[in-house]
Amino acid sequence: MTDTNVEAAKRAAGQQAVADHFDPSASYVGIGSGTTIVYVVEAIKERSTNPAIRFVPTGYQSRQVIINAGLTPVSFDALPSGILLDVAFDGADEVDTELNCIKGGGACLFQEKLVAERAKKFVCVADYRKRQDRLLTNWPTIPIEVAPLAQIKVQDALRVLGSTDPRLRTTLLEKSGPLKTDQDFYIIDAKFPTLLTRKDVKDGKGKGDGSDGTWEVNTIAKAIKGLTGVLEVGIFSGLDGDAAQALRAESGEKDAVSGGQVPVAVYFGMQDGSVVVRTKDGEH
Ligand SMILES: O=C[C@H](O)[C@H](O)[C@H](O)COP(=O)(O)O
Repeated sequence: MTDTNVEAAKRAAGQQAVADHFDPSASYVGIGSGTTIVYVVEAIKERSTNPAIRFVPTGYQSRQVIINAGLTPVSFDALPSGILLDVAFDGADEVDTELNCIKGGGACLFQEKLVAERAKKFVCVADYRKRQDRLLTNWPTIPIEVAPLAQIKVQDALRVLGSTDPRLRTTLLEKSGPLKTDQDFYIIDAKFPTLLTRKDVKDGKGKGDGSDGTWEVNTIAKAIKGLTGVLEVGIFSGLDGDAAQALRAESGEKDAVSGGQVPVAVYFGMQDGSVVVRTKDGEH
């Protein structure tokens, strides 16, 4: 499989996700980070001539993609209180059958989570390599954004939780030192065994609380997020879904369907040119 096929798969997924979820009369649209989101913006650009739409970026690269497409960015912290985004699109590094995602492969996760939770609908777009039954199947590590001062302390705590090799991410030119996020924080990539879904725990495949060496997605996300020094963890799961739903209820949104960090749909571009759509009801 060549890179050209992977790029074609990303483009096909982006086109279909936008056709299904982008409304040209929207007011606010969230735009995530990475290489796949570029195709989402391309598809939006093909459809929208509405200059009133404001696009909310999730970091520096995302903002550049919006500007380069001739669209208008608005910063997350400039959004009026109580306003929800009509939809947020983003990429993912891996997705499980319960639609939990790993994100942060490109060092963006904190702003992505803010934007996803603020959207009525969060939609993910990815290629076939990201389509798995469980997290940490093909993607090797959980990206975690930490305060530089707490780096070593957090690495130690991750080892206690069972991570075999929590590594500080460096720049491509390793001699330049640690990679810095948009918040000027560090990223630790923590290796853990493949994560269980909620269903796996119900089916007795493991306790999922770390006591037998197995972790369920939401449980490990909560454990890592609870470490002092951690800004955010690159697991998008049901963790804050209740809070997000409460925010939507407060704003009187009737059509709110997102579970917060968990996408309502994930579009996977496949090797044969087709697109598989995964929702909580299965795949089609
Ligand atoms: O840090 C980066 C973001 O979470 C990306 O959305 C994720 O890594 C997927 O990126 P790509 O579309 O390049 O595979």
